[in-house]
Amino acid sequence: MARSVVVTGGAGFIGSQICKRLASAGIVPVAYDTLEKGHDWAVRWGPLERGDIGDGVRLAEVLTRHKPEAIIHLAGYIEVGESMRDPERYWHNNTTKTQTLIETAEAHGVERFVFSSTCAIYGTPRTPLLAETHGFKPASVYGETKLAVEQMLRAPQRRIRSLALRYFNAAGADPDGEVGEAHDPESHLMPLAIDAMLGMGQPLSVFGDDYDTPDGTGVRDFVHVADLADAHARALDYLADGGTATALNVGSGQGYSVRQLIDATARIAGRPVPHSVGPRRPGDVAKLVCDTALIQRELGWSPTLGLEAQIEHALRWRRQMPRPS
Ligand SMILES: NC(=O)c1ccc[n+]([C@@H]2O[C@H](COP(=O)([O-])OP(=O)(O)OC[C@H]3O[C@@H](n4cnc5c(N)ncnc54)[C@H](O)[C@@H]3O)[C@@H](O)[C@H]2O)c1
Ligand SMILES: O=c1ccn([C@@H]2O[C@H](COP(=O)(O)OP(=O)(O)O[C@H]3O[C@H](CO)[C@H](O)[C@H](O)[C@H]3O)[C@@H](O)[C@H]2O)c(=O)[nH]1
Repeated sequence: MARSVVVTGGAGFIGSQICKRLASAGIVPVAYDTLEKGHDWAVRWGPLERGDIGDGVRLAEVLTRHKPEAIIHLAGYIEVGESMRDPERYWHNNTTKTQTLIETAEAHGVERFVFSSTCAIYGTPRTPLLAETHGFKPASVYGETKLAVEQMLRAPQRRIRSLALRYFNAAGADPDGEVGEAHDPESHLMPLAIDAMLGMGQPLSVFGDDYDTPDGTGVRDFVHVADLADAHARALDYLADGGTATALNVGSGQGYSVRQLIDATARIAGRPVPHSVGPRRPGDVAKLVCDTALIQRELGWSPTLGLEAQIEHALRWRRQMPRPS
């Protein structure tokens, strides 16, 4: 039987890129997704199994049919701002339903589990770069829901072996232009800046310019979605080879401010990004930049595509991506 891996959230931005990466390694990626936020057109490299991670019966059916060697779990809600306005939805979808997924996976003998965690679990950094050993004090409900899942996975009774990948800000699009970010509504900085520049969206609102950063706007660490996908392929091998780390950061190690991103987008596209400064967004922190030493050591992973390639790929994608009419 062919090797297979279930990718929850496999019809989403990052999940679809992971499916492509797994297929290139000869693994059948089974996308398990409600399609509430994802798209059937993004499932191109393996079967789509429509279902909710909170539905144990449907999950059991899919695990019995495909007998995956591992699960990569991305399904969830992803917006920091929304999690502050509607915390219960986030706790339910991201944490409660993940418990069903983990228990069903264990009951079906799945041995390995890679979880999409986030640098949002650290809270306000006490050091310039965030290492895995930094303490946890999430500034948002979104971050809290992810931290709770990490703790669930590390509980002593767990049989499944897991690795949490704490992504910084996923950016860019498939370098071949086959899939990319298509959230509706979009909330992320890079696609919103590009849409504003293309005249396909509202002028960008900069969420605060009074942070304690060099230009006053928030600083983030952008990691190309194809590099991120590659980290997951390595994580599967790492777990299969007996790797013992339980959580690794995935970022570039470089911080860029909102203003720097606006300027870089305008420079690359040759057109200005219409924008204005608005209030801070609840749940945001000033600066999140990754210490990449541990993932380099454990997975031999380092980023290959920087900010310029991220903007170029995202720009090409947003010019031609399917949009609701
Ligand atoms: N985008 C980032 O910068 C970033 C950073 C850190 C962590 N993450 C995490 O990575 C994961 C994927 O993010 P993304 O940007 O690809 O988001 P996305 O919204 O594009 O993909 C998430 C997918 O999960 C599906 N989904 C949601 N709830 C589900 C459920 N209960 N059952 C089945 N499917 C469900 C959605 O339909 C969607 O296709 C998320 O867990 C997110 O928290 C993302
Ligand atoms: O219209 C906007 C959107 C964003 N920003 C700013 O741009 C930066 C990045 O914001 P995003 O919404 O693009 O990304 P977040 O850092 O809030 O969150 C993303 O990365 C996190 C990790 O940092 C998460 O895990 C989360 O899932 C993912 O959405 C922040 O300073 C934010 O305030 C704006 O100024 N205007």
